[in-house]
Amino acid sequence: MIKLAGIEKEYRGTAGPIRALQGVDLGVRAGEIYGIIGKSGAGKSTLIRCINMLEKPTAGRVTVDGEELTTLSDRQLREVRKKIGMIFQHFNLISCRTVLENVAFPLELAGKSRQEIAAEVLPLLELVGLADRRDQYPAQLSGGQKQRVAIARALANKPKVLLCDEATSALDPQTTRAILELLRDINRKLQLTIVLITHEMQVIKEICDRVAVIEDGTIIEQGAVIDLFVRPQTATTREFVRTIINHELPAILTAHDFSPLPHDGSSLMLRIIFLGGSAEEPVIAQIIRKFNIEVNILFGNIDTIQDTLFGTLVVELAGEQAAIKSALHYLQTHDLGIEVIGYVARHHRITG
Ligand SMILES: Nc1ncnc2c1ncn2[C@@H]1O[C@H](COP(=O)(O)OP(=O)(O)OP(=O)(O)O)[C@@H](O)[C@H]1O
Repeated sequence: MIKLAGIEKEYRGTAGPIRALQGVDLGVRAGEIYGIIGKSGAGKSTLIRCINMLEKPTAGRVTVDGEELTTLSDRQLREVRKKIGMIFQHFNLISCRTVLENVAFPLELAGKSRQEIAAEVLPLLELVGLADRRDQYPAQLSGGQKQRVAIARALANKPKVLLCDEATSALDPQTTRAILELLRDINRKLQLTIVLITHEMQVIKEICDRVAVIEDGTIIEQGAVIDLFVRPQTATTREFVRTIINHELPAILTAHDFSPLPHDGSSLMLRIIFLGGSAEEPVIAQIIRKFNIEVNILFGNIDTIQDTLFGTLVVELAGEQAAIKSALHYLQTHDLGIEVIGYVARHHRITG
């Protein structure tokens, strides 16, 4: 649905050019919710604004729904932009217009009749749960309600794509959750493709199907949300994941000297990542029974990412070296993420 190829964006700064985007390639599939996460100044706003050409890339191609926007005239762009709705952190409502009039605004610009507008706006207000507020003004609404109006307005032209520029950053956690649920709901009901930018991993975790991590104007990692949580590849991604799921070992565990190889009487520290169905398999009980080893659970964490169960366990396997090796092999043949932390000498045994 959306393809960005070789996107470069350079701003003219007072101290020289600023390369806000450097060779960004990105593909968003129809009907998915795609998140772009990055720290402040990473280039998120610039990137999302390149998708509807509010910001014109210095180089590269932007294609949306088969149309290459980078080749269009300003007039053609205005037309195409109707198919790309956008919402913002600060809602950008028109304060002297009621809820209904705000949502009607794009339809008025499109030259629709009063009857057509009434017929289209009311279902939109129903969709976002604001039918009873139609005659109120933005100043009379909460932040969450204002964002609902902005969403209804963004949907007025029946777009295929909705761009969300930090849409929940000004909202409290509970309202954030409600707005994210609404976005998920309209994504499913209307088969709307959604691209959002955020600096909060919680937003990615709650509703995104896939995610890209941006740093210094470059995409440093991208993939399915679940993969990013389970196997973050870069320090920045690990930092984002850590705000939600603690992958780090508690300090008491890292105080030990770990060896990559077994030695006499050493025990083995492992991190096991359970995902989906594998979280329900009693593998720990199985390895104790099968290999006659001791398993000490040192650290555990369980969560869900959208509907997928996701757990981390740090365990220590103790016993005969051959039995530990067999147990490790057994775990590695299951559908689990296994990370060998290292072997620790018996007199240093974590739980001994
Ligand atoms: N209009 C502009 N003129 C000059 N430099 C700009 C302009 N807009 C953005 N920049 C610079 O480009 C870089 C990327 O900015 P951008 O706003 O895209 O990042 P961001 O990830 O959205 O940050 P934030 O989360 O703080 O909004 C920054 O160094 C910023 O200072």
